[in-house]
Amino acid sequence: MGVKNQSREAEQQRVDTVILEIKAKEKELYTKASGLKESVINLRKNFWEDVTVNLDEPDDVIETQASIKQQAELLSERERFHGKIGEELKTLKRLENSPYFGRIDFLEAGQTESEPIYIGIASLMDKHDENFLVYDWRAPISSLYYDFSPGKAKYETIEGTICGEMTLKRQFIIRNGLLKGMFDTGITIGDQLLQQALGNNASTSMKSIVATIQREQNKIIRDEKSKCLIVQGVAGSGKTSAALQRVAYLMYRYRETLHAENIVLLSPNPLFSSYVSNVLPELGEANIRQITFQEYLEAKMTDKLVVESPFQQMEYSLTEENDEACTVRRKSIDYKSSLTFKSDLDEFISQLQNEGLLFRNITFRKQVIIAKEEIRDYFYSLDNSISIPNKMELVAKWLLAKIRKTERKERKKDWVMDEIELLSKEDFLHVYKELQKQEHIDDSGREEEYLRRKVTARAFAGIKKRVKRLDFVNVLATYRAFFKMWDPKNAPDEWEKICAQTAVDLSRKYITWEDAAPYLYVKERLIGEHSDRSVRHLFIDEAQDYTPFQFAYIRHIFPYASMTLLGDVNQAIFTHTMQGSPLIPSNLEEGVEKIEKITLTKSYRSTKQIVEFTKHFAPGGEMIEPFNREGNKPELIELGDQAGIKGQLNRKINELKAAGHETIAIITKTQEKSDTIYDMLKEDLSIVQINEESRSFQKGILVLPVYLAKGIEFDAVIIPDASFVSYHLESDRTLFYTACTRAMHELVLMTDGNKSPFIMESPKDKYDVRAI
Ligand SMILES: Nc1ncnc2c1ncn2[C@@H]1O[C@H](COP(=O)(O)OP(=O)(O)OP(=O)(O)O)[C@@H](O)[C@H]1O
Repeated sequence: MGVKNQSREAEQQRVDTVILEIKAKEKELYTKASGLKESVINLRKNFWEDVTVNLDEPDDVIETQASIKQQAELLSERERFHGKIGEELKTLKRLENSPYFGRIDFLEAGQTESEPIYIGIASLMDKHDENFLVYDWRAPISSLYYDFSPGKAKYETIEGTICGEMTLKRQFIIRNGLLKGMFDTGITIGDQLLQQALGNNASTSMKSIVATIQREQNKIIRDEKSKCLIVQGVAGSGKTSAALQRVAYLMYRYRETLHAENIVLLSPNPLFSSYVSNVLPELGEANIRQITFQEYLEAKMTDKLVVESPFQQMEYSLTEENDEACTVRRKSIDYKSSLTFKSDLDEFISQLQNEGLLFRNITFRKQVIIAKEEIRDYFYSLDNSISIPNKMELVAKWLLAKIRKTERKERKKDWVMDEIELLSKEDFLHVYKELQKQEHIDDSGREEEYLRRKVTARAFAGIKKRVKRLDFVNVLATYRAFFKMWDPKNAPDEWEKICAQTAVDLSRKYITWEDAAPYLYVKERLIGEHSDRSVRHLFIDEAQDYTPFQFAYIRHIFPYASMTLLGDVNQAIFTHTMQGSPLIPSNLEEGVEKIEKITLTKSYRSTKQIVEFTKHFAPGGEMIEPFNREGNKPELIELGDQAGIKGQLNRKINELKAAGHETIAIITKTQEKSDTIYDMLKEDLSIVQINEESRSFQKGILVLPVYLAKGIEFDAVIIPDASFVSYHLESDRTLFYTACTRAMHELVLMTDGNKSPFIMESPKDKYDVRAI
């Protein structure tokens, strides 16, 4: 038997031993859990039996309360403990299938024997709880595995740096307790293992990458020092993967203080949210709050406003390229995306301290009871040194007092009697009981008085609630006034046209995407908003698609959160992001200490051939390095005209399917084009169309616009409109690049006689041409 086989056998034996240990632990936990379950059930059943209830004297009441509290605490403690055992069991189940994926032998300086360290998704101790059978991948010592190859190595602990020598680095593939593969690795973490991981078919949900995290990704994952970590990474470089493992790492590192609910991930679309939602549970961690920026803003728009989605904005600018309204809209988008707009708004808001704020009438039964002018005058009579939101609180107090006065007057009116007659039986019964308590049962005058009070209080409840919510401030009209009356310092070209366009939208309560964050910003500056202090860490994926204004707004609402921003300037697809480098708006850097920037240049998703083709039309593409995974060259199918496209699509899809590709995406520039393709193919193929509302997808043939494919990947990608007409403007470049880089194994481009100029930026030997 060779040395290799010997050690393989020894490793399998160790796997077996560890699994036996896991099973023993599981058994122990099952016994504990079933005892606990019974005790929880009994406690629930007999809750009241064990509580001494005596309400005779005040002291007895206090004692009873204490007894109930004690019983409830006991129950919840047991329930919590039961839940914890459930979690531990889940982790053990995962370990039972694959207890670890790596081993390093480390000889610590000053020691004589090297110690083997096995690394897996969670820690496991031996039965005496003395030695680690498996180390969690996030433990300090595990960083050796990701950061070093055999030779001198070191890692950081709270006590300081530990130096030594790594004498062995080994990787395992263990499935269902069987050692399927074992590699001793050199310079980087097992090219072989990574090759295998990347060569698989695309999945409909993202997978964790803990077994093959690369050194540069590990830096992102384990960064603890920076308040703001900015990652610029080329398409497929593992930004999203690193971000999710980073979440798991931070939750492990700060287990006592940082919980899933303190972390928010802003994702580019709902499809992406569900695509990545398996990673953390796979790592044994609870899922964090994942929300799109649009969903976040919509939740804050309490007024009945309709908000345009970023994709509607995108579709608009992609499909109406040449008309005048669109040109004005683009200028409007540019301005409203900028910090110049924010400083103009700030000036406008500070002027509102003196004049110009607009209010709403307060009406009751269709009568104005407090006129907006009266509210305005009261507001402006308040001391000018008080901030606008604080003044609003004072106005609300003043209004509530006035409303209560009106309420008292209203009680005597005839409409109240009419309403009393309409009261339900239950209402009467309730009043009767209340009066009984007050021992005024025979007093019919008191009864009417009580009923009148009740009816008016009910009628005024809504108004009071709205006043407390500061609804009397007309934020929409005030925001509109900026475009009607204000003369901003930095007004862009076509300002009047922009104003007219904005006024039309706002008057129909429609908030365009470019107005959404500015509108909420103004709203919060006027009526105040408690910043979201519960969020301690904010992750923003596809950060390049946020405008400088939106970033400033995010900083405003999460002033205390640390941030991790991940993006790729080459994939900046929104109209506003076409200008300059959008990933890191300079304002974000102001006032934020400890900024760290990391650049990822290696692309893991696509085959070498696809990366070699796409890098030529990515701005700054020379820095993109492919991972060494071989595949076919991208194929360019040149159709004489668009007539043959249906047949070619059918043929190509069948060919790709026959080659074993399970997820084949037809990625178009616009939703409009995606509709056309879907209609064309739906009779012949089982094809699924993805749109803005899609929340998940299954393997198969999909058709979708590029902006919905962000962050996602497919086995094969077909771009059916790779022609000049679709992609020729400079602003199309990033869209085209994003579409092409969704492919893992195969990329097919179809064009009419006139292909996109971006294709021609790639040398001819980087793709195969097939003329039809
Ligand atoms: N270290 C790694 N080990 C295994 N797979 C990896 C690793 N890094 C990246 N990948 C794989 O590469 C693909 C791309 O990763 P990911 O989606 O995180 O990249 P990205 O930079 O966010 O891409 P994009 O910006 O193009 O959306 C995924 O399939 C991911 O699993």
